[in-house]
Amino acid sequence: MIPPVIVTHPLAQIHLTTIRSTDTPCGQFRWHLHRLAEILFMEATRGLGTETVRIQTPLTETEGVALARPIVLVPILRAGLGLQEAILPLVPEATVAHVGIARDEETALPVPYYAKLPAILPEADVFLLDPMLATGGSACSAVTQLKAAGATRITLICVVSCPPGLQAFADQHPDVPVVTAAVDEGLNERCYIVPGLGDAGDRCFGT
Ligand SMILES: O=P(O)(O)OC[C@H]1O[C@H](OP(=O)(O)OP(=O)(O)O)[C@H](O)[C@@H]1O
Ligand SMILES: O=c1cc[nH]c(=O)[nH]1
Ligand SMILES: [Mg+2]
Repeated sequence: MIPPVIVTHPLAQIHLTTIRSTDTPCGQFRWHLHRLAEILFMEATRGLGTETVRIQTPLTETEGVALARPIVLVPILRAGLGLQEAILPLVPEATVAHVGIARDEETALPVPYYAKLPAILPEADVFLLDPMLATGGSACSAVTQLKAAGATRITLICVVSCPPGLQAFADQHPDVPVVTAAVDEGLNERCYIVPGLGDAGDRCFGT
């Protein structure tokens, strides 16, 4: 299994601590989740392909860099929207594709219910966004959909992961790197991450 990239930057860990706490209300949860998403995205894009471009400054001509490929952000609805809202301003020209997946509350199996994928997936750098990698079922299902639509360069960004989710994801998609702020202990009997942060969608959107 390719080990996940664990973002240990102190600011990332401080934001993570805040969103884990039950003392953090919805508005604050969202604000700190957004700051953490920015840091995770900076790490996930460290090796992003660029190309040299020539530009004219007010003083002279010089070389700069531009993206080599288009970027596609793919939030898994609904909790992934909490990451996308923060990341899109960093790459305002990115395309946003939506994948809707909800876990069945009884079985914890992923139930896909929506997908709107752009034609540029094959040539794009694709970032799949979801705060939680629990059993890994939702992320696996999303990546399977993205690959079927032609995506070849996919990175998963998740805030909290755990060993069973990482293992299941690596088993199905060993070519997809994972960037995360934490690898937690494991899952409880309802397949929630422990210690985790609870239901990310509910905490982010106040439901
Ligand atoms: O790794 P898994 O076991 O699949 O669990 C993780 C998934 O569960 C949560 O979504 P949820 O089904 O609660 O949907 P929501 O975002 O609409 O709340 C979370 O946002 C992930 O998508
Ligand atoms: O811990 C978990 C597991 C699945 N989904 C969540 O939002 N949290
Ligand atoms: Mg949820």
